[in-house]
Amino acid sequence: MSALDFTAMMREEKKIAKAKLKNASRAGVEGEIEGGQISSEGAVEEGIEKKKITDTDTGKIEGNETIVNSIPPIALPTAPPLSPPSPAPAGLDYYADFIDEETEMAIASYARSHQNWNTLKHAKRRVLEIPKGDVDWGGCDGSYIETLCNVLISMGVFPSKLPPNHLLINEYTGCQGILPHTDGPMYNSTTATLSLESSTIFYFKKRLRSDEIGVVNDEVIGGKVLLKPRSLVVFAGDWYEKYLHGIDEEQEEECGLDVLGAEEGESVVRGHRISLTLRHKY
Ligand SMILES: O=C(O)CCC(=O)C(=O)O
Ligand SMILES: [Fe+2]
Repeated sequence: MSALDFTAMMREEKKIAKAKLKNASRAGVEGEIEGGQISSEGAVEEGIEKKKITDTDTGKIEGNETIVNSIPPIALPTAPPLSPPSPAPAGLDYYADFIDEETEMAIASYARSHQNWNTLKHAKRRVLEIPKGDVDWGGCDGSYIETLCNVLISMGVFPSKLPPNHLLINEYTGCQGILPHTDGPMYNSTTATLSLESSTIFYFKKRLRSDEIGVVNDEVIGGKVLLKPRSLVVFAGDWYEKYLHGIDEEQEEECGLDVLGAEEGESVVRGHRISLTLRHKY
């Protein structure tokens, strides 16, 4: 797979992008969480110039012309992903350093710029749901999200006929996690999650059939991935349908050999983490 189509286009705009991203980075650092609200300094100036891109290399972008703002420097990965070895099912892929630090700060700033975060009754983390909608990805420089979606389509993660049209942003502080769950049938069975700012360990557990409950050990972990800042994890197929996924409530964890993307013995200390999950909602 070639990175040429995207990177050549991105390089031309790199200088302008750097200036804009510097502003975004500054705003992101200043974006304080105060009184349960996230301040809105994080808004990044909207990328106005639009360019048409084609992907003759992969042929994955089809039909109507695909337009992306030329500012966000998100490129196709040049290295293959890490995946659990066979006999684990295919469909779980991990890309370390999927975006660079400037883009990370700009996307975190985009997330912080939204006012309508929700707290949950049953969990401490905060969530923000953004359907693609009429104003793409809620405005506030949603062009980063649009570019990310186009890259994911070019990678073949999402088919162009079922593109990502739903963004869920989770914000975790301290040891917060997420109980084992499945994302369910409301979405096509592919999930792509970008992690920002802090690391966490994401695990998969076999989903039990009703006749297995109480009979089969439901604690057996089917896979673990170290989600580092700026990484992308994609899971689909059996990983979506036959496994639950979750994040334990731990302040500090040590990685064993079984954690994809980690060195053995690597220690993971939780900090403030933002994750952006893209899916196709039916
Ligand atoms: O934060 C993450 O990495 C996972 C989030 C998740 O699984 C969800 O919101 O359904
Ligand atoms: Fe999930």
